Amino acid sequence: MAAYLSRLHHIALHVGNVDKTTFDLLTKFKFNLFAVRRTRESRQYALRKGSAVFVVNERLNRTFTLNEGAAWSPRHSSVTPQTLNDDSRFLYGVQDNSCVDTACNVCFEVEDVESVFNSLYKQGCDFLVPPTSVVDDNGRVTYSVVKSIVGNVCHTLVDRTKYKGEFLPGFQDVNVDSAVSTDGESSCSVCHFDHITYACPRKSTPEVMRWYEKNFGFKRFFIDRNEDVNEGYVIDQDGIGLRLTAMEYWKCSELEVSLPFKNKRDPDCKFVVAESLPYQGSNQVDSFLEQHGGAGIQHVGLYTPDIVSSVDTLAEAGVQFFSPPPTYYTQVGKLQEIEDAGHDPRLLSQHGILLDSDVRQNDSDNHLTASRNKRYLLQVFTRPIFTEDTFFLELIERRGAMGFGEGNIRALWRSVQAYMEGGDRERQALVSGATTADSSRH
Ligand SMILES: O=C(O)C(=O)Cc1ccc(O)cc1
Ligand SMILES: [Fe+2]
Repeated sequence: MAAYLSRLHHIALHVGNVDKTTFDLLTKFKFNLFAVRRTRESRQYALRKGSAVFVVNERLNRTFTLNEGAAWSPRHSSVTPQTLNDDSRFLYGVQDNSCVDTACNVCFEVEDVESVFNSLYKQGCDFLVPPTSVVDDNGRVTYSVVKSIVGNVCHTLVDRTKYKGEFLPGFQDVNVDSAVSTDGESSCSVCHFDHITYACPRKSTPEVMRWYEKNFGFKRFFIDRNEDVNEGYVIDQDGIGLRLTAMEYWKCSELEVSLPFKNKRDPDCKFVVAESLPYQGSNQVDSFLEQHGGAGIQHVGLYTPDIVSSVDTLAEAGVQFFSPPPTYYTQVGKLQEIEDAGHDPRLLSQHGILLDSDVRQNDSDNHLTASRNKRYLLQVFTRPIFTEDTFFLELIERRGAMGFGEGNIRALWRSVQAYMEGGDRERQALVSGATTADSSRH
């Protein structure tokens, strides 16, 4: 039986320099630091924007993981934060052994960790941490960590129903009055995680889909109406060779649905699985796999209700975005499409924002009455945020369109390609003191 997930709780990043990543999320991406855990050897910072929470963990300079060599039986253990061995463990996750910075844990809230653990264990899932309780003055949280089938990705399953604190025991709240936040709160509004995209090796998609379907009850959804049920959404044209397959999770918590910004039609969690097609030259998926050292989270989409002002704020703060190909805004019909959607093409192109309309089946079938309907989405992609060209963020504003625009996916592919090809030159320029600040703008 599939485990019941209440909601996506946070995404954990494991990085070599927690201060640098936290500083970037704080000052450039306008996240707010709200909870901290510092021990002799580990540091964990929780930052949020709307309900999107990142926990940044410093990758420890060691080669063992939490339970390496320690055979554990599926029995309940109980600890207080003070009794944890500072040297070896992160709370609510495990040390990631990747040598590179990585986003590697998608933490879900569940109502009963024990029973989820029991059913997933019976289904053959690998657990890295058995159900474990952590207690402080605000109550008790129980969690367990299951290894996913995707590369280094794990899922922490956490039960907070008996906990009254702000975040999780072991973390200290950063006082609201002195909360470390930066200006731009109102002009960069991110509400929640929209989707998580995995980069995976060729032919691994069906297995990944089956794993999430069987264990968590995720359901396939079609990115495009012409998508083949077995093949996924394939773009194999003009030098692009990409296979995308998407799945979503619908069992919303009442809390999330009651949030004013959350569209009731939004699923709680969406995963996109990306793989490259054979006979590709260098491309964004394979380059991720190479630099990351295997499959993993390639990017996370952050939902914003106002992409133009959000991007404006982030660009001003120093976030670099991928530049769409110069022909994107001049391609036949694009100008009209943008204007029909009520946007200013100059403003969008200035910021590198992509717009894709969702033309309804009936509209496109009936050429006489064909007209653009009002459903569209806007997307913009940041450059990789770690040292390696791996993980990046996306801002997405949905105006009724629930999938991903084909035109936008093509544009993203081309802009990453151009970045990869010009990357060395650009990095060289950076080293020699030149600035690339303008290259992210048009
Ligand atoms: O368009 C999006 O936001 C996606 O998430 C789809 C996607 C996934 C992987 C790629 O390398 C390119 C596009
Ligand atoms: Fe995306």
